[in-house]
Order: sequence, then C-alpha cells, then structure tokens
Amino acid sequence: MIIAVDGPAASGKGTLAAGLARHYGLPHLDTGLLYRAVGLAVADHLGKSDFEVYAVAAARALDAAHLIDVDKLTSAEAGVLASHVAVINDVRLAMRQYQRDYAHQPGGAVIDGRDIGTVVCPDADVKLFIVADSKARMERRARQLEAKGQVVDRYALYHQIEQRDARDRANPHGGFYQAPDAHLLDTTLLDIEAALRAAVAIVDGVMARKA
Ligand SMILES: Nc1ncnc2c1ncn2[C@@H]1O[C@H](COP(=O)(O)OP(=O)(O)OP(=O)(O)O)[C@@H](O)[C@H]1O
Ligand SMILES: Nc1ccn([C@@H]2O[C@H](COP(=O)(O)O)[C@@H](O)[C@H]2O)c(=O)n1
Repeated sequence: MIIAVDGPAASGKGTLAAGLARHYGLPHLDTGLLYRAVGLAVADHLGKSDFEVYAVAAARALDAAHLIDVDKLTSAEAGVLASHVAVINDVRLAMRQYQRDYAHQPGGAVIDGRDIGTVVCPDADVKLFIVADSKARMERRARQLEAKGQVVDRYALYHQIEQRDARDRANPHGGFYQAPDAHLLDTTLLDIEAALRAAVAIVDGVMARKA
C-alpha cells in the first residue's frame, strides 16, 4: 500500500506520516529532508548566479550520508534553503525517481512532502492532504524549536512560514496542491493522537472500498 501525505509547512504531515508508517508497519520517507539536504549543501551560493548549477549538482550527488544530521536538516534555515532549491526543475527531476522507487518498494510505503499525490505518486492507494491554520502551524513549530533550546521570535516565524508556503504554492514545478482524489484533513483542532486516528480512519475506509 502506498500512502501519499502532502501539506504545507508545519501542518503535521511528517508526524502523521510517521504515525501511519508505524500503524501499518510500512517504511516512511520524508521528502522534505531531501530538499533540505540539497539546500544546506549550497547555502553559500544562495543569491549568487551559480546557485542553480550547484543545486542541481548537489541533488544529483545526494546520498544517505547527507541525511544524517537531523538537527541541522530540521532547522528553520534549512527549510527556507530547501524552498529555494525546490523551484529548480532539474533539482526536482534529479530526486524524483528515487522517491518513486522508495514508494514502490515491495509492500509499499508512506511518503510525505508537497507533490507526492500530484507528481511523485499519482497512483498512490491513499492520498491525504494535511492542513492547519497558519497560527496553529506557527505555534507548533515554535514549540518544536523551543524544545531544542532555540529562542523563537513568533512574529518572524509566522512570516517565514507564510513566505515559504507562498513560494511553494507559486512554484511552477512544485505540484503543490491537493490532488483531486486526495482526502483533506484539517488538524487545527486535533492533537497528534486525534489526527492520527482520523488519518487511519480515512486510510481504512479507502482500502475497504477498494477491497
Ligand atoms: N496535530 C498536532 N497537534 C499539535 N502538534 C502537532 C500536531 N501535529 C504535529 N505537531 C507538532 O508540530 C510540529 C511540526 O510537525 P511536523 O514536523 O510533523 O510538520 P510537517 O508538516 O512535517 O513540517 P515541515 O513541512 O516543516 O517538515 C512537531 O513538533 C510536531 O510534533
Ligand atoms: N515533496 C517536496 C518536499 C519538500 N519540498 C520543498 O522543501 C521544503 C522543505 O520541506 P519540508 O516538508 O521539510 O518543510 C518545502 O518548503 C518545499 O519547498 C518540495 O518542494 N517538495
């Protein structure tokens, strides 16, 4: 079974995807980490004319060794850098087959990102599109960063999340929209357990109808 989970920044899609993977005993790929790794690799080139060339080279050279430093990868800076490399079509193409192969491994997988249900796995068995209002997302991300000991400026964080979403939605190569056959799940008023229960109910319902 392939479960595609998409949604905006800090909507909780990664947490939900990990929960679904545990629930169904499936492997899980967070595709945001791939873009974050490429973004970090070319951070020194941001704003320079050679940014695109280096980003494409970094995407083509990406391997598991670039995905080890989770603290660095999950920083707010890495998220912003990721959204800059994500607008480069050759970066997206360089990583697409890896994502597809991961999803199509025997038994399937849970895979989360922005374009999983629309571009990477349009054939997924179940597609979820996770949303939460901007203020809730900012607060979740703020608490996540504070738990890591970081001092958070909530005003700046709110705008950073909004800007990243806007860049992602406007990305002509991004495929970031709710697929017509995706199930919308708004987690604004749901805690993590309630959101997971709701997601499992959707997946079970879809799979039961397919059986
Ligand atoms: N339903 C929820 N209620 C409260 N907190 C949540 C909920 N879902 C996730 N969180 C928390 O919000 C934070 C962000 O969640 P998560 O990393 O899953 O979001 P994301 O959509 O994958 O983010 P990004 O796109 O930036 O990678 C985490 O600290 C997570 O524990
Ligand atoms: N399938 C994807 C996944 C991510 N991106 C871009 O990477 C940024 C970081 O992703 P997170 O899920 O870790 O927040 C995101 O803002 C996108 O720009 C993507 O384009 N496609």
